[in-house]
Amino acid sequence: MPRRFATTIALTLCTVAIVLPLVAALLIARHQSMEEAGAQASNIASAIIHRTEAVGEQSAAAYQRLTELNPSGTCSEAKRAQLRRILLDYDYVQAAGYVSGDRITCSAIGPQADGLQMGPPAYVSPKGTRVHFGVSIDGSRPFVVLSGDHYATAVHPDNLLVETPSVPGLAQGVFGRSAGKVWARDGHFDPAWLEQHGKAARAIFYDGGYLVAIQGSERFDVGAYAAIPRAYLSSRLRELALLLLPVGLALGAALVGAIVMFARQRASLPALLRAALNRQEFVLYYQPIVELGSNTIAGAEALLRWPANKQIGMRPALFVQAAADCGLTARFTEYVLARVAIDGPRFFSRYPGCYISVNLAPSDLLSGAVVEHLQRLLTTPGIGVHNIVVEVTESSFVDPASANRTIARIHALGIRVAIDDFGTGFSGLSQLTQLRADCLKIDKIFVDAIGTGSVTSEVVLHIIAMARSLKLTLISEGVETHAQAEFLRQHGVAFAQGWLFGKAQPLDELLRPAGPD
Ligand SMILES: Nc1nc2c(ncn2[C@@H]2O[C@@H]3COP(=O)(O)O[C@H]4[C@@H](O)[C@H](n5cnc6c(=O)[nH]c(N)nc65)O[C@@H]4COP(=O)(O)O[C@H]3[C@H]2O)c(=O)[nH]1
Repeated sequence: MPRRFATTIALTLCTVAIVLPLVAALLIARHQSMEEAGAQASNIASAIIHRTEAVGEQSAAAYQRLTELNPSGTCSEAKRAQLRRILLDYDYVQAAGYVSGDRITCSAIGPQADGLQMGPPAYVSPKGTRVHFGVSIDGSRPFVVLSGDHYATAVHPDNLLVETPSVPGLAQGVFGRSAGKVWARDGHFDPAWLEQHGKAARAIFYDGGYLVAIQGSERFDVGAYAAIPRAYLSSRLRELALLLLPVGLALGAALVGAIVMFARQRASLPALLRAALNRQEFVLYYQPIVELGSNTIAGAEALLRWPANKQIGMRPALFVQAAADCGLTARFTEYVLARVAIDGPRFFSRYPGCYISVNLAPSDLLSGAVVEHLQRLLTTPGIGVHNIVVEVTESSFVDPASANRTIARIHALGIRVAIDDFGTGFSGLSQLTQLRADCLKIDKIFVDAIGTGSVTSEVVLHIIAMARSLKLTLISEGVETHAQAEFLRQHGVAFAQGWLFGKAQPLDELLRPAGPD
């Protein structure tokens, strides 16, 4: 990867790593503040409804007591004393009196000279209770009066509301649900709240700079609203953001640290790989390849491992690619073949007639230098031409002429060539006919699809048919289940490797005699 491109990617990732946690912190703070405010508004609306129901119950009880009195006669002191006694029992009922027509003629406070005008009721309940608003009994505060044919009780609207010092600017109110009229309110009110949500049993919505919760009573035809102003929401958002932003910043800093560390390691990767090669830190693991018919080992694929590479933890595909990116492939291939020269004689004395397959990179086929290293490998006592297979990927054939030239030289040594990862690159099946290979390895993605009924699962049958017509030996990769192995066996695939038979392992493990199952 070019240096400038890598730097751009690292810088972009750092920006994202800083911005993303901060944005996430702000979004979480916003969500949290809305959730909290919604719960708070709902609780307040519920508290108002509880209070209103308590007031309603007391009014009804006081009214019931009034009906036990005789409404006829003058407004005597004895009558007023009876009214006062009743009021003493009910905290939320402020006045009680006798009614004639639309007037209160006698109340606990005193005789109403020519009767106190209640005005027309704003609302009449289904049971016939009339509700009058703004009635001034003692010449001061307007009351809500509930009247029947002979009696009336009065409560002050403030009794219906609750004290909420913890939410500055809170607006609250009680309203008749059928009539849509507000009985008592404090602070801002928008009639649209009731028009749109007044009949709902519960609602929470944001409107006109307020987060509004509506709660209906299950016992009376009333509802309550509590509206929390935007200013309060913003201050809570600020508080939460101040708590969460440092966490976001810390997370962002940690991510940037990790990216910088990773980028540094990547930047120094060529030097690291060279040093590791010089120190011979790379080892070969061997993954068994079995003959499906007899279930016996037919060979093993040599796969590079870098055990000392704990701090970067790079997988083989990555460091092999990194080595290719910094032009170290030829040295790696030479290294692998030198290792096979050491391991091979032990392997073949344990598994005579078997083979070791070695991965070649595309550039190996282009340069052709690998042919000399293979030639040298064949001079090792105990290693014959039939003991070595080289695996080349289809991406090696971007320049088919050069690739085929090198393959022809490898063939001339007597070494077989297998095409690896077939079907994962860009070449079509037709191109396969032009490659002079002996074996074809079916990639794991096609093996994974076996038995899934997917479109890919069909491809494996085409690959098998085509390989057969081209007389290529088939080796299946990535076999993990008995069902896959059985399917491949039934369709004539001769060889397979995969975790079902064994993972890539150190040579010593592969040479260890098999214990009892
Ligand atoms: N999930 C699963 N995986 C399975 C199973 N059976 C095998 N594998 C893994 O599949 C990969 C097969 O190797 P590859 O296709 O040649 O792909 C290789 C090859 O392209 C490259 N590589 C490894 N060693 C060398 C080498 O010495 N030279 C070159 N040029 N490339 C190498 O690195 C790639 C990855 O190697 P590994 O990580 O060793 O991963 C190996 C192997 O461990 C299975 O049943 N399930």
